[in-house]
Amino acid sequence: MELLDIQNLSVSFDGKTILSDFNLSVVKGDKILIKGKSGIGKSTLFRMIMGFGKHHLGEIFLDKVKVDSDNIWDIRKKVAYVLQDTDIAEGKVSDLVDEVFSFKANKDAYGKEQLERIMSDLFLSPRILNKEYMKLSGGEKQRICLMLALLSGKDIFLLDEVTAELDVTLKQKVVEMFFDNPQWTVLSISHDREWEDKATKVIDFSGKVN
Ligand SMILES: Nc1ncnc2c1ncn2[C@@H]1O[C@H](COP(=O)(O)OP(=O)(O)OP(=O)(O)O)[C@@H](O)[C@H]1O
Repeated sequence: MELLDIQNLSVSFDGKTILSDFNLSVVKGDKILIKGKSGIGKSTLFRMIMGFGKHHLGEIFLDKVKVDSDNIWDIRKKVAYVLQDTDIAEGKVSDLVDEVFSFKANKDAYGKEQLERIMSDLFLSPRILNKEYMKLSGGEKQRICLMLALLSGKDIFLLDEVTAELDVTLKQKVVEMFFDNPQWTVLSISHDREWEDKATKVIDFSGKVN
């Protein structure tokens, strides 16, 4: 059954066509790499799925529900969207973690165990929880954003260049963390070959016909 269905999506900015009659069907559990040269429209696709675009043609369905301004908050609750721009929050890292847990029905010890496991997998020291998020390095912020997405309890992930700032070992680790769970549906925009090696489907925007 299709989880995400994009039908004839067209997007133009200032008279320039970015996406033209773009179609995509995503089934639950798919692991998709989206690649293609800079400025071709990869991030625009994600913004449209998350309902940030106003002037587009075509339709996007998530879980059979058409994405539109009336239900966009329900859509955003289902999808974990992680960006390369990580300057997303103020406060201590622990405050951000508490915020994620506050949205979850299940706040028991499993949450804490899961947090410890994810932090260790991402080579994050427990000390980082007491640090101010905005004072972290680019790679640390990136890993915290990934950790928050992994803790969110969501099972659909849109990942936009999330491994660009990480070393090769961490790139491989992150790909495994997102791609090895058969229940998760993951769309990842990246230039890193680690995603391509494990993806079930590769969409090359450079090869698309406009
Ligand atoms: N809101 C907007 N208004 C005008 N132009 C926009 C807007 N959003 C995106 N664009 C333009 O659309 C094009 C596609 O941008 P997009 O961010 O989707 O590219 P990309 O393929 O993700 O590139 P990169 O790999 O560099 O991140 C770019 O030329 C960009 O300047």
